[in-house]
Amino acid sequence: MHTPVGQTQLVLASASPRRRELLGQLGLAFEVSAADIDETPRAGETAGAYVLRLAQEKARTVATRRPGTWVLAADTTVALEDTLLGKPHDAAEARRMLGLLSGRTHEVHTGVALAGPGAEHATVVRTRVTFRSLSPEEITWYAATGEPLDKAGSYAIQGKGGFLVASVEGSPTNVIGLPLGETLELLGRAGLALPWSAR
Ligand SMILES: Cc1cn([C@H]2C[C@H](O)[C@@H](COP(=O)(O)OP(=O)(O)OP(=O)(O)O)O2)c(=O)[nH]c1=O
Repeated sequence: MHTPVGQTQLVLASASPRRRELLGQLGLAFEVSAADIDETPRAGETAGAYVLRLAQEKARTVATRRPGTWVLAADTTVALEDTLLGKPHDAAEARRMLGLLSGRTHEVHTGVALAGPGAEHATVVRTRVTFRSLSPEEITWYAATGEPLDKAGSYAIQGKGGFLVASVEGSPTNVIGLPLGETLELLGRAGLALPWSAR
């Protein structure tokens, strides 16, 4: 049986304006309540295990505050082989990450978790992104725009950083922080009405 999202209450556990915008594009009713958790990776943790753990922790943290609702959370990280690239602390770290990514293919991993009354659903989505070979001037200019600072891997494919990217294999919305197709699948598994079935 499907329950319309507007009646059940869906909560997005995120401070990310990108996630809010992506979920909002689907026309679903939801509230936002951010979870503040420790995002330190564990020794030897793979990118997939890391983003899944963080997405689940964010969803569970908010679910305890909001019993009776479904809570959606996500976490995104960039993996260059075994190296995880999170958000840079400053422009110098952004330049270093962009230099590592230049001319190579990396994977963007997003964990998505949906915690609700007596049940939990989760998935990890991977997108392969290949960067152009970047000149030092391009890297310095882009890092100084400030755009990399709150982005995993120091770039935003949806913004000025689009010029860095040569090709994308997989879900584009996954790179921006919320893979829409897979998120809809989780909402469907939870029995929540999808946009085309809601009245
Ligand atoms: C690679 C890439 C990342 N990003 C963003 C998506 C995520 O918001 C961010 C990774 O940080 P996250 O820690 O996944 O999320 P967040 O701290 O922004 O938000 P919250 O935990 O409250 O949900 O990087 C882009 O917007 N574009 C890109 O091309």
